[in-house]
Amino acid sequence: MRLAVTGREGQVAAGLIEAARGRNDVEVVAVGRPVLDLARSDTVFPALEVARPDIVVSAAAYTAVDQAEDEKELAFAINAAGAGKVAEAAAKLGVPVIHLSTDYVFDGTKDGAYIETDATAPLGVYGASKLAGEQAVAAANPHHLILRTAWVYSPSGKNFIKTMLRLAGDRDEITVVADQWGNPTSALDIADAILHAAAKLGGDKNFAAFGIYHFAGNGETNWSGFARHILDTSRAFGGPHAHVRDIAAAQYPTKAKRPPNSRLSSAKFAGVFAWRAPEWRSSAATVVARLVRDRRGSSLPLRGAAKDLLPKPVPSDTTTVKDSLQR
Ligand SMILES: NC(=O)C1=CN([C@@H]2O[C@H](COP(=O)(O)OP(=O)(O)OC[C@H]3O[C@@H](n4cnc5c(N)ncnc54)[C@H](OP(=O)(O)O)[C@@H]3O)[C@@H](O)[C@H]2O)C=CC1
Ligand SMILES: Cc1cn([C@H]2C[C@H](O)[C@@H](COP(=O)(O)OP(=O)(O)O[C@H]3O[C@@H](C)C(=O)[C@@H](O)[C@H]3O)O2)c(=O)[nH]c1=O
Ligand SMILES: [Mg+2]
Repeated sequence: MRLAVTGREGQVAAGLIEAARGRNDVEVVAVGRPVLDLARSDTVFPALEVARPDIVVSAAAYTAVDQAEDEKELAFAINAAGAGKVAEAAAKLGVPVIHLSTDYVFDGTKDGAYIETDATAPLGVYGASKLAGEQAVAAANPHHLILRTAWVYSPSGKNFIKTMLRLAGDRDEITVVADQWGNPTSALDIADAILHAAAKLGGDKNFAAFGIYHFAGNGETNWSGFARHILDTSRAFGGPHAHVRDIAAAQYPTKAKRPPNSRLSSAKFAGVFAWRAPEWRSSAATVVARLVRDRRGSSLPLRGAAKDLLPKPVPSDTTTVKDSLQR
């Protein structure tokens, strides 16, 4: 099975490439700028056609949440029109599209975790452009999975974990908002879920459960709790640490408003695909440990206490650490 993923260096694209490495049943081809430029719609079909995919993964997006407030037209060109073009190209090629979307399509006023049928009401341009993208994808290709995920981090790219490690390198205290709740999600876990869902789509010609799904890290926290876990893990691995002080979002003014609660229920995905994300703390610890080790040089052994924070390896060499977490 061959997957073509849009965006070359994105967190999810890089996660897919890593997840497919060493597997002979799946190949991932990343297609990005300048060959495929979502802001230049005429580039999309030719770039995907030459990749000859069995499934298209639409992961590229304009993801700068605050900057989007000043670049509304560009954000919509990429996230709405561009996403629609990707889905349309997949339809022309006769293949399904797996499109990534976001928790920021919600306004965060719900008490519990959001389910797929809950009303959307984005607070900012980024969320609005992603919502328009969902609609464009659904209109262009009936064979779509729209995966809404959240708070994505990975060993590469820009993300909250890397920001916290950088800030902790030059400060003793970091103030972080404690009144926005969500589900931190590893791009590597998203990649595993996509490969699993893609195998099901590819293997079941009668698959009919196309539509919107939520898929995010298991468990919930707020940005401050996420920061604290990141820095405690970092310290355990000999990396930078800082004290995290809780603040309210009102004390951290940003151009774009963020939802106070964008927790996603991943129950529908678990039911249809028999697949759940690992607990967020364990996936986040894995990524923090990798980043800290990369900074210090990978030859350094892990310290005893730090080893206990990581998911336990399983004895069989044919089973991965992540497999052990699925059980
Ligand atoms: N990051 C997050 O916290 C979350 C992300 N999502 C969604 O998940 C998906 C993947 O996100 P993530 O991997 O974090 O994204 P990243 O921000 O890590 O990467 C974005 C990718 O999009 C590509 N891209 C941007 N503009 C264009 C363009 N005009 N043409 C072609 N490619 C372009 C970038 O290309 P280049 O490599 O050339 O820079 C990059 O590869 C996105 O759809 C995002 O909206 C959902 C929830 C949370
Ligand atoms: C850096 C920093 C951020 N914050 C706050 C600001 C904000 O409310 C929250 C998160 O900030 P960030 O800008 O890192 O995250 P943000 O860009 O809002 O992340 C979002 O990205 C898009 C692409 C998505 O789809 C979302 O799911 C979500 O992951 O943390 C602090 O309180 N202190 C800090 O030092
Ligand atoms: Mg950001």
